[in-house]
Amino acid sequence: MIEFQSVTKQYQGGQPAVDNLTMSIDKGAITVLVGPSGCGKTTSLRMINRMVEPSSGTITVAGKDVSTVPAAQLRRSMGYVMQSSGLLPHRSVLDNIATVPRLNGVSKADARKRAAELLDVVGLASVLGKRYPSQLSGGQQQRVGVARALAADPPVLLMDEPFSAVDPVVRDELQQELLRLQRELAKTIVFVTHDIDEATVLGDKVAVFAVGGKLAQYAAPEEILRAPANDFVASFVGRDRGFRHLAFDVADSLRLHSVTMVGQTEGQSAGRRAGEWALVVDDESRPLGWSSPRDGAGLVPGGSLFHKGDTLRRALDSALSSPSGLGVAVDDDGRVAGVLKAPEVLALIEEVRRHREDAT
Ligand SMILES: Nc1ncnc2c1ncn2[C@@H]1O[C@H](COP(=O)(O)OP(=O)(O)OP(=O)(O)O)[C@@H](O)[C@H]1O
Repeated sequence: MIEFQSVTKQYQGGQPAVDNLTMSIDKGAITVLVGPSGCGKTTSLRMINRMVEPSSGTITVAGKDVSTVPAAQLRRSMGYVMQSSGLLPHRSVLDNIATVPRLNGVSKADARKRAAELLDVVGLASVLGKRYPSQLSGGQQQRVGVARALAADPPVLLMDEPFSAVDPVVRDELQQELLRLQRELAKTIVFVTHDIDEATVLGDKVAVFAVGGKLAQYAAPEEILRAPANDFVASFVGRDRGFRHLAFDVADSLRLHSVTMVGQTEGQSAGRRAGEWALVVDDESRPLGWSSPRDGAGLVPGGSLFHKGDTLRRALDSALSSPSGLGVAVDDDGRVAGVLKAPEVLALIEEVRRHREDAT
């Protein structure tokens, strides 16, 4: 869909920012460009819509050399989302989203109607449409930025560190929201980040850039974590890469155990064995926290929750982050389905590893 053929960019008087880049970006997939600061990710992204012109080489989109398309037209045909949402401060949220359709000649009424639909698509309440960007939170502004990029229904979305200015919880939400949107919209998305975790969560394929604008590895995220192409990639993906890799294996075959549950007011329930942690639940059996065997009355905050279909990484995290050492599994309604134990998660990890070894 998007092809870089021997593309080099050298800004005046500098080393190449992008050095002889050849890569092919798949249609309808998320391709993440990741690497340390200054390695040419943004420059590569911006050459796609001609915000930056290559010094040499060719970029084609759907077979067409972008240098033959007028820059303004090209930019309107691709959504662009950046780190600071880039919204126009003196225009309402709806008018910000309607900007590109208006430039493309869509009537004001139609553009606003579509903008209102898009607010819903990105998970924002319709009342926010009348506000100005400064009256929104950072996460809401980024959602508006995504809505604006989608407004002209472009086949290509370019996203430059769009979630890096928001806190980790909102960031996680925005990532999940983008994956959900992408399942429906199947755009060709090129996404820049310096965060390897974000890259592995979002990318169908990940391109790791090294300083000097060289492509160090281009592969599916599992492969980059499992088999880094060289020392640079290995050090960039970090010491936690074994742990991150667990995010690619589903933990459905784990056995869930029963656990003693107590209501919030019961504290030290009868029937609870001495020295045993008990899970404190609400009236609907949703977990609230743990009751310690030492001072049974207090509520100890719980760890992360494990849902059916979650990965080994989440399974292990739920057990390791739990004060009782027992990971809490919940069903689709958030009710306790049972608990899991770290040694059993580790045993399953080992089993998956052996299975993979046998298969290769
Ligand atoms: N307009 C410019 N003029 C001169 N040099 C530039 C310009 N833009 C970028 N560079 C240089 O090109 C190199 C690559 O920059 P680029 O912004 O593409 O990197 P990046 O990987 O996106 O970095 P970051 O993660 O810090 O945003 C850097 O050395 C940068 O200083």
